[in-house]
Amino acid sequence: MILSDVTLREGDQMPGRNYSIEQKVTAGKKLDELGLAFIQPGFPITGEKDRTVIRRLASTTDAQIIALARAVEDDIEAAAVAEADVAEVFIPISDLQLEYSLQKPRNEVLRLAREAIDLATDHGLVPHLTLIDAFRTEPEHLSEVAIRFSDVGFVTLADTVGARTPISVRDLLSTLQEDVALSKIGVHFHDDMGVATANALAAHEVGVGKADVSVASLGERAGNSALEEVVTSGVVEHDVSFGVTKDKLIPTCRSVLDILEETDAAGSRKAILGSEVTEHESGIHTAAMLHEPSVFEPFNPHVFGGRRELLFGRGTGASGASTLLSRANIEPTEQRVGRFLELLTDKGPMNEEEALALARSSMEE
Ligand SMILES: CC(=O)SCCNC(=O)CCNC(=O)[C@H](O)C(C)(C)COP(=O)(O)OP(=O)(O)OC[C@H]1O[C@@H](n2cnc3c(N)ncnc32)[C@H](O)[C@@H]1OP(=O)(O)O
Ligand SMILES: O=C(O)CCC(=O)C(=O)O
Repeated sequence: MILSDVTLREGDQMPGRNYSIEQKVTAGKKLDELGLAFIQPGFPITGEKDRTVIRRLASTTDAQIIALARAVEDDIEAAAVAEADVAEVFIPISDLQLEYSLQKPRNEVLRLAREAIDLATDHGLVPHLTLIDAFRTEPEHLSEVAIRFSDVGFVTLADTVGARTPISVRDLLSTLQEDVALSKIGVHFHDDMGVATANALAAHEVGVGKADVSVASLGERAGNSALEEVVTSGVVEHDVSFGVTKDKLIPTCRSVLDILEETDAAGSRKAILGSEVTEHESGIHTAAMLHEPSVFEPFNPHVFGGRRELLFGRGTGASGASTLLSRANIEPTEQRVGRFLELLTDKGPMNEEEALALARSSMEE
C-alpha cells in the first residue's frame, strides 16, 4: 500500500481555516521529504490560492501532486491550469448522496465522471476517481464502477462520514475482491468514530493499493486516518512503512503542524506525536526501563525520529533509585536509597541525567 497525504486539502476545509499559499507550499515541501507517493494540496476550482500552491509544488516535489475536481469541465480545466500531476475526480455514489448532493441518477453521474476523466487524460493529467460515501453503497455498484473505470490510476472508496469499523471494511473489500484487483483500489477514511487508522490498516491487510492519510488526522469533522499512526502501526505490525522515511516521521509531522499553526491537533496526549506520550514516571515502569526500555513501550520512538524520556520523582520506587545510585557509582545502601527517594520526591520529576547529578551531589560525602 502507498500513501496519499490529504492534510493540506482536508485541513484547509475545516471550519475557520484559510491556510496561506506560503503555509501550504512550505508544508507540502516538508511532507515531500517523507517520501509519500502522492500529496493532495488542494481543489483548484476553489480559487487562485490552490492553483498557485499546486503549480509550485508540482514543479518541485518528488511526490505526484493531486488536484481535487468534481466531474465538471471547469474543475478539470482548473486542475490542468494548475499543472497538477493527477486529477482526483470525485463523484457521489450512495443513494443518499446521489439524491441530496447531486440530484442525479447514478448512470448520469457515471457518464459525467467518464467525460471528466477523458478530459483530464486529454490534458495529460493522470486520472484517479474517488467514490463519495462508497462504504454506505451496495457492493455491486462499487464493483461495476471499479470495472468500468479500470483505466484510471486508482478508484478510491471514501468512508465520507466515518461510519465504518475494521470488520465491515474488511467484509466490503473482501466482497469486491471477487470482481476487482484491490491493488488498484484506494481508501479514504474519516475518523468520526475514532477508527480511521484501524480502518486503513484493515484495508492494507486485505491488499488495497493506496490509503489517504493526514498529519494528526487534520481534516473534515474528526479528520482522517492519521499519517503518523498508519506508518507507525505498519512498521510495528507488518514491518512496512508504506514508502515513508521512518526516522523523519515525528519531526516532519510536528513541523507541518507548526507551519499550519495547528499544534493543538497533536497537543500533549495524541498517540505518536503528543509531547508526553513517550514520557514515563511510574516507578515500576522506569525501574524496568532503565534496563530494557521495550518492557513498557510498543516501539522505540527514536526509530521514528522521536525520543523517550524516563522521569524520576514522586513515582520512583526503591528499585529504580537503587539502579540510579549504582549508575552514579554510589553504593546503594538501604539508607542511601531511602534518602535518595525522599530527595527525588522533593525535587522531581527530573530526567535520568538530572537524577544522576542529584545522586552525585547529595550522596557523596
Ligand atoms: C467530500 C468532500 O469533502 S468534497 C470537497 C468539499 N470541498 C469544498 O466544498 C471546498 C469549498 N467549496 C467551494 O469553494 C465551492 O462549493 C465550489 C467552488 C467547489 C463550488 O461552488 P459553486 O459553483 O458555487 O457550487 P455550490 O457549492 O453551490 O454547489 C456545488 C455544485 O457542484 C455540484 N457537484 C457537487 N459535487 C459534484 C461532483 N462530484 N461532480 C459534479 N458536480 C458536483 C452540485 O450539484 C452543485 O451543482 P449546482 O450548482 O448545479 O447546484
Ligand atoms: O479525496 C477525495 O477524493 C475527496 C473525498 C473526500 O474527502 C471524502 O469523501 O471524504
